[in-house]
Amino acid sequence: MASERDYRSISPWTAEFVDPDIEAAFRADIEPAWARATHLALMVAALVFFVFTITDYLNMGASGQYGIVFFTRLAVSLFGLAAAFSARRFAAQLVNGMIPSVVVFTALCAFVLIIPYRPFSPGWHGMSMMAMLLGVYVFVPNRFALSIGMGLLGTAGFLWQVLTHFDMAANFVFTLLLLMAVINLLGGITVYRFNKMLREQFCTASTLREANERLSSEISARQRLEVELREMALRDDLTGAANRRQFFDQAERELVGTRRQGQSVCLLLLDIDHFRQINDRYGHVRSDEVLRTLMQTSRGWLQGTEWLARVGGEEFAVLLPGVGLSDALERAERLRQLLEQTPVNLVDATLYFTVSIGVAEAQAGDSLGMLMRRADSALHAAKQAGRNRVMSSGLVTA
Ligand SMILES: Nc1nc2c(ncn2[C@@H]2O[C@H](COP(=O)(O)OP(=O)(O)OP(=O)(O)O)[C@@H](O)[C@H]2O)c(=O)[nH]1
Repeated sequence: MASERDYRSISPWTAEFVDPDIEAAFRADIEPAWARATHLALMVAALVFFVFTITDYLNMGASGQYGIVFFTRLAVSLFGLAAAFSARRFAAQLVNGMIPSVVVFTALCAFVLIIPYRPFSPGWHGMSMMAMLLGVYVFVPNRFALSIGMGLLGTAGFLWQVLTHFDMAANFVFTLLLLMAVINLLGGITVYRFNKMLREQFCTASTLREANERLSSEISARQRLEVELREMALRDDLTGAANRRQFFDQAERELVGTRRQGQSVCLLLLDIDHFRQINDRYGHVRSDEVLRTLMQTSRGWLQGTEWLARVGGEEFAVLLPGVGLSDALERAERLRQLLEQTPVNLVDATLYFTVSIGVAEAQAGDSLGMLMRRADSALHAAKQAGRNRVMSSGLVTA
């Protein structure tokens, strides 16, 4: 993407962008509106050019010469109409000035060539030529160099024709020359200013657009960062499990929602047995692998939308919505067995660990805190009973 300084580089000679890429971007930008406007302009021009067959007829009558003039005008008008209808299809040739220039050039040639056949005075021809020059500057509006080139070429052709076919006094020739020069000058200045203004507007719009794009990409980056930060605030770094904060936030809502639907809810509190000894033996850092292994293994055991949270150093919790106590005990037992059989692979050793699990079923009116307390006392009971087992109030399964 070009910088703001490049955008400002408009050639003083052509009133176009010095950088060809920016000029191309500008033309692409104006293309749709340009195609619509040129379609209309070329149609109007073709009809206007043809309408003058009426004045030709009134002045020439149905002569052979009129026939030449009529068919020349007809051919140019049809060509103009064809160009008008192809304008949208060939939009690129339209904005680079090719299509309007060819049409205008054809009309100018035809106009200059039929001068000898039209029985008007040089002054009358001069007026018509002024109208033609207006057309040049109106119909090739986005390329200053093309407009001025066409205008000067047409003027030269016109002067050559009138000087060849008419005998004019020097003062009349001088006046005609001056008029042609003035109209070319005015047309040229208008097109130059118009071209420059269009490109300056494009600069402003592009600068604004880029600033907007920068702003929206900054906003999206911030939003992404916010999401990441929120996630980080709710996740446990070590295991990737939900952390205590998220557990209390979400489990409370799930508990209320499930109970409102009249379904049972159970809570599992799971604690690694003798983790202090594991730490003492393998070191804190290597023992972290036990926590990760626990998380990975439990992931495969979770069902549906269930999720596991790390609620303490070596303590995890799972809420089981829609699950009654006996099913919860069965599932907890399955998890205990799974973890017991899962090796923890360290670089230089493999170890096994066990967990104790306390299970509690939510009673009517239970808050999450109350449910946690009951699960915790079941867990405590499991530890007291020798660890590596699942317990609920008064129930032991292993
Ligand atoms: N490696 C590691 N250890 C942790 C982490 N968080 C807590 N611990 C350790 O977990 C151990 C918990 O010890 P205790 O509460 O005495 O429990 P325990 O040794 O597992 O014994 P029981 O729970 O009674 O079976 C302590 O040694 C803590 O340092 C952790 O993130 N990583």
